[in-house]
Amino acid sequence: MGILLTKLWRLWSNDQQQKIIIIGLDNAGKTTLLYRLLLNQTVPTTPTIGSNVEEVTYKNIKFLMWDLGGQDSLRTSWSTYFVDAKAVVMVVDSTDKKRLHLVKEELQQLVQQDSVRDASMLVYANKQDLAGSLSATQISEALDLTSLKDHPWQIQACSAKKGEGIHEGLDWIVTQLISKST
Ligand SMILES: Nc1nc2c(ncn2[C@@H]2O[C@H](COP(=O)(O)OP(=O)(O)OP(=O)(O)O)[C@@H](O)[C@H]2O)c(=O)[nH]1
Ligand SMILES: [Mg+2]
Repeated sequence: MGILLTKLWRLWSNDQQQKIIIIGLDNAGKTTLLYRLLLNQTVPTTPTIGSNVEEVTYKNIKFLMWDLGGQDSLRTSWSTYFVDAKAVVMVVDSTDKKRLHLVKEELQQLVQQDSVRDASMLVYANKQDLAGSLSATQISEALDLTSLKDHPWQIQACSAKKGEGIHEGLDWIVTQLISKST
């Protein structure tokens, strides 16, 4: 068997869940994204206080997905969830231009955390279905993603509401898991 297939097979036959943390400012669309992945539908949401956690199976890999509340007062507790995370997913409301500097600050704090040293970073430029949303390239520039040297990162345009672009982001995480598995 080729080495890639061997690694994929190990991931498939691994009963251990792959932990993913979903963060981002309040109203970014994290909970919408989680339930889009789990149920393939748009669910009505209310602001998350604490977290939602669900097992999502994608391409035969079991992911344990933690969706954390994004309100200001809840962000300080994000780091308590990071241990053993294989990937951190940052969801950005691409229409929320005024708060992109806050997202950048959160991202800069995040990458300094020791507990996410080995985690891959996926940024979803969400709400692409809305008029006036910034493109993935514009979000990437605003967040200065190219300065992230110590983590593999990727930005993906998506609409959690419409279910567009979501799987492309997860595919990148799967590729990361395959390349890191031994
Ligand atoms: N148009 C549009 N609306 C979206 C999209 N994703 C989420 N929303 C809406 O944005 C609002 C907030 O979504 P949530 O998923 O609750 O946001 P959250 O990031 O979980 O917010 P907190 O739990 O407060 O951190 C809801 O009204 C969603 O329907 C999207 O892709 N497009
Ligand atoms: Mg939420």
